[in-house]
Amino acid sequence: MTATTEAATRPAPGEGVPIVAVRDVHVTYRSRLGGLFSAQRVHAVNGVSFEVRRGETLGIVGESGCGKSTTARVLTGLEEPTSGQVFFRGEPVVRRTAADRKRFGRVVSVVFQDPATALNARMLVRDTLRDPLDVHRVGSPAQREARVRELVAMVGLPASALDALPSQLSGGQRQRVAIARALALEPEIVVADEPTSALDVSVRAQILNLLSDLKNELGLSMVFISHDIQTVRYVSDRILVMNAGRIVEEGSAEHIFEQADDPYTRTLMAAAPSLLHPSR
Ligand SMILES: Nc1ncnc2c1ncn2[C@@H]1O[C@H](COP(=O)(O)OP(=O)(O)OP(=O)(O)O)[C@@H](O)[C@H]1O
Repeated sequence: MTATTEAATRPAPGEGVPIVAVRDVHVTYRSRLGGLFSAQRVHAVNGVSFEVRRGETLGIVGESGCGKSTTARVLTGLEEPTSGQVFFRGEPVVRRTAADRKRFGRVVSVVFQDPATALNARMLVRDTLRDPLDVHRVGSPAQREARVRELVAMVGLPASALDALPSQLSGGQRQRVAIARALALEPEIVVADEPTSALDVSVRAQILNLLSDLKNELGLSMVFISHDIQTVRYVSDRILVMNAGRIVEEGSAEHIFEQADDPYTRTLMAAAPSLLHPSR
């Protein structure tokens, strides 16, 4: 099949079989407030179901504490749901053993909020990018070195950055390294959890554009999580609005902004007046 015919038969973003489906997931924690022996439970995620489809950016938005990060951790396998299930291409994801988790970790990767804490301060960028390739024994040593160079170029950093420690880079450059690391194993889905919140306002748009460009170039799906509905609107094809552990609204970015039904969604939008009503 030629590249053109393949592109013609490939489903458009958001169409086709979901890559990952989350079904009726609940996560409860022992409350942090009641002390070590507290019997109080926090229902962080309360019956959440959604799908991530090929080539789309799915935005998850809601106020702090609504369960966004917990949902992301379930999606990436960092957290097991208390009940409910995650499916990969229709098959239940089993993550009982380290090998299961390693296999699923190649499919879904994650970019965290703060690259200063997400990157190992004592590792050179070269070693940070090489680490997942070594762990998964990808190619020969020469191929791994070539991949590391390719990754650093993909995120717009010079080759000289390979010999830097995180502390020698700016916040934006560090987040580029974290993105490169997330792409190292050619994942199908990148989960970006508040990826610009810890950055200077001046570099936020650059990082958002980089993520969107890479998603399009590599044919990835992205789950973009933020408390900021303007940022979510900027990058997302489809948006889930979360409140108190539940999804209260779901739809295209246009639908959410033009015909939101849920009062909570309207409240979130009212807190973003400059984008909604630029003339005000
Ligand atoms: N490990 C934990 N132990 C106890 N409670 C937790 C734990 N992790 C999260 N929670 C609680 O679960 C709820 C949801 O937290 P979560 O971090 O998923 O929300 P969030 O929307 O991502 O918020 P933020 O943007 O502030 O991280 C909150 O009430 C939080 O305090």
